[in-house]
Order: sequence, then structure tokens, then C-alpha cells
Amino acid sequence: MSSAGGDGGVVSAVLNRWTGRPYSQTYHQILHKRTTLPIWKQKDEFLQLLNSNQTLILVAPPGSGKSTQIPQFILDSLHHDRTDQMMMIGCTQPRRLAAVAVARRVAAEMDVAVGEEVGYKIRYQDDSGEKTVVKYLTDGALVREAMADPRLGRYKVVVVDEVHERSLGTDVLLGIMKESVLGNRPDLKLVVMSATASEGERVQAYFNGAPLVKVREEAHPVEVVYSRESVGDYLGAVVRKAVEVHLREPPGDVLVFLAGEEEIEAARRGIDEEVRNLGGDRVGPVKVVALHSALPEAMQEEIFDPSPSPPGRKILVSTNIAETSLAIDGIVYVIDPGFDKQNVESLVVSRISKASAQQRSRHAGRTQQGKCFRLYTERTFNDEMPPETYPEILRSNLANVVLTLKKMGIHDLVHFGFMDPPAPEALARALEELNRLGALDDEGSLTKLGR
Ligand SMILES: Nc1ncnc2c1ncn2[C@@H]1O[C@H](COP(=O)(O)OP(=O)(O)OP(=O)(O)O)[C@@H](O)[C@H]1O
Repeated sequence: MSSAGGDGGVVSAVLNRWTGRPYSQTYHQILHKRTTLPIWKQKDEFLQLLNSNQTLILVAPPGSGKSTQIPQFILDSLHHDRTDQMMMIGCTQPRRLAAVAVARRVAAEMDVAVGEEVGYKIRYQDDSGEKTVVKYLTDGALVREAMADPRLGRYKVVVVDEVHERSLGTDVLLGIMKESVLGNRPDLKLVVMSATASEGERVQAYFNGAPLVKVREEAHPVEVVYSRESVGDYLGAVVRKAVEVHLREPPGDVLVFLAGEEEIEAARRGIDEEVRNLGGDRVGPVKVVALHSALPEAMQEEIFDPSPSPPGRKILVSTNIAETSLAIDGIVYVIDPGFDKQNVESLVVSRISKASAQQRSRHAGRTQQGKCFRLYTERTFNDEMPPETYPEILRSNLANVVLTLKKMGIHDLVHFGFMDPPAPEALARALEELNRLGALDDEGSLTKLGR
């Protein structure tokens, strides 16, 4: 790989390399903004290391440009010859919404249509095609592709993004890459990206000391304000705090974290109502924007709309997706009740980890000096919150994982090198269950039904 050519350079060619058409006005505007992202300063370092290593780890804080820029850096460094069999860069995301949102953004950055050179694939939707060279997909979608093609023959580079979330799909994918794909495909490269240094270093150890590039954080100080006593009704507290910030604090947008769709919609209504009761626009117009995976796509785009100018402000009420999967500009205040759902499908709400709380507060300091209001006490933070995110694989039913690995021809599951191996009892339970359902025979091989 060399970093010759490409349309992502600061000096861009007149014609779009992919469409052959002149670049649009928007393209140039976005390009200017892209080149100021922190990750651009380490582009050469990144590409040089990727050139000489099969696996590379990247640690970069949210908003530095990992998800949008890295696949484009790689693309620009490859010599694509249309007469060759085209090979793709695949970039995985734990969340469907993020896969779609990032694909759209990157298509706009490259001035191409979504589904053509830049596509995405999530569980029920495949918007990619023959021309696709950069494909964003959920980690689960790539695992399913690996079942059908264990060599991942369509890919030249696989980028596993948001690894710090330690989703089940990510852990299975990393296991498959390490134990099977990388050995069979010496020409395939793997880039693993994490927002936290601690997970980045764990992945580095897992991949036998692969080189790690750390993008320097350009953050402003964030003042963390704890509640003096613990709050019972955190939804009510969130609404009150959001309105209070709007009335009392200097300009800047607000990011509120809540655990799920219903809470988010309730908070949105609550904030709107309070602001109306206070006289609406007299206290400055407030645009409350919700962000959760059940929203129609058009509404998801609203989160990137410009904020009303001061004294107005935008209040974004989001699930954990805004913690590390989508970086939104202009946030100066963060309101964190300290809870999240255990996983997307789960109804159980539990305390987040300290690492998550720290990630959340960092959003307040991306644009300028900011403030994070934690709606719990400092004691709760110190005594009740676990230090790190607990990998999903250690709390999941493993039946699907077992089926996937068996389908790929991996039979010795007990010795399969997961980053955090699940307990042998959990594997045994999954094997028994699959046997009972008739998906595995008594020897542990896939039956027709299992396949
Ligand atoms: N849909 C969008 N509309 C406008 N700007 C966007 C959009 N998506 C990304 N950006 C801009 O690109 C920047 C980099 O986003 P990117 O997702 O690559 O960051 P990241 O380092 O991967 O963070 P994260 O892990 O949170 O996604 C953002 O800070 C934002 O300025």
C-alpha cells in the first residue's frame, strides 16, 4: 500500500475519481472541515504502519474522525484498478443506526450516492452493490458473511470499529479474525479501533502486540458536577436539569443520556412542555431532538441540524449511541443520570461503568470548555459503578455463537481463543440447548436444521 493518489487529499483533483463528474460545492465545504479533524494529523503514520503490518490498533476519542476518515484514508492508499476484481474495505459498527448514519456521511464526503461506492448492510437492509468499495455494516452482519465465506474473500481490509463497546458481535468477529481469517488470508489487513485506551491495549495484547496508534486528544476541560443526594425519579430530574441549564448557563448545546425510546420520548415532551410553560421563545427557542434506533431515518438526520442561535439552544436526548458511536458537534453541557440498558434488546436498566461515565462527560469538552451534570453522588460513582464495561459475551446466551462457529467449521469451542472466554458451563448450556432443539446431533455436529 502507498498513499499515492486519491480524492481525499487536501489538494483534490477536479474530477471525482469515482463518478468522473466535477466535485460539488458541498464536497469542498466538507473536505475543508474533514481536514481539520484530529485524525488527519496522523494519517501518514497510520498508513505507514498499516503498510507494514497485518493488524493495527487505533485508539482515538469520539469525534476525532475514526469512523468516517479511516476507511477513506485506506481507500485512497490502495491502487484500485477497475479491471481487477474490486475488493472492499468493510467497517463494522455494533449499532445499526451508526452503520447507516456513517455510510451516509461518508457518501456525502466522497460525493457519491449511498449504495454505490459507499454502501451499508444491516440486518434487514442491504444497500450496497457491485460498485461498493467502502461498506459499513454491523458486526453481526459481517459475522454472517463469514459463515457463508469463511475467507471473507470480498474484503481487502476489515476495520472493526467501536471495539470498546465489547458487543457480542465484535467479540465473535475478533475471535474469527484471529483464529481463522487472518491466517488463511495473509493479504487481508485488520484495523481495530477503540475510543478508550484500556480496551485498545487489551486488543493489542490479544493480537500479540500488534502496533497501536494513539490519536492525541484535543479536549477542553470539563467541570463535573455531582448531585448532592441520590435522585429517585431520574427522568423527572433530567427534565428539570435540562430546563435549568437552558435558563442559567451560557450558550452551548446540551446532550442528555437516557436508556431507551420511551424515556427519551417522555423527556422530550417534558422539556418541551416546561419551556412552553415558561413562555416559550421568551426564554430562547429550544429545539429538543431525540436520538434512538426506533426513529425513522429522516428524523435521525435532525441531530446534525444547526442549533437555533443563542439565546436558543439544541437539547439532544439520546441513548448510549451518542456516548461513542456518533459524534455531534456543538455540545457544551452533558446530563448523565448514570443508567443504561444492558443491551439493545434488554429491558433491564443498570448502572453504567466509570469508563462510560467518563466518556459521556468528555462530550462537553469537545468544542470548548464545558460542564457535565452527573445526577448521582460522587459516592455512587466511587462505590457502585464498575470500572470497565463488562463484555456482552460474558452475559449472553451463546446458542447463536455456537451455531455460527460450527457453521464456519470451528468445532473445538472450549479452546476457541475469545478475548474473554465465556465460562465452560455457559458453552455447555448452549450445546445442550441446541442438541435439544435438534440443531446439533449427539456428536455436536450441525444437523440439517442447525445449518
Ligand atoms: N452526518 C453527519 N453530519 C455532519 N457532520 C458529521 C456527520 N457525521 C460525522 N460528522 C462530523 O465528522 C466528525 C467525525 O466523525 P466520526 O464519526 O468519524 O468520529 P469518530 O472519531 O469515529 O467518533 P465516533 O466514534 O463517535 O463515531 C464529527 O465530529 C462531525 O464533525
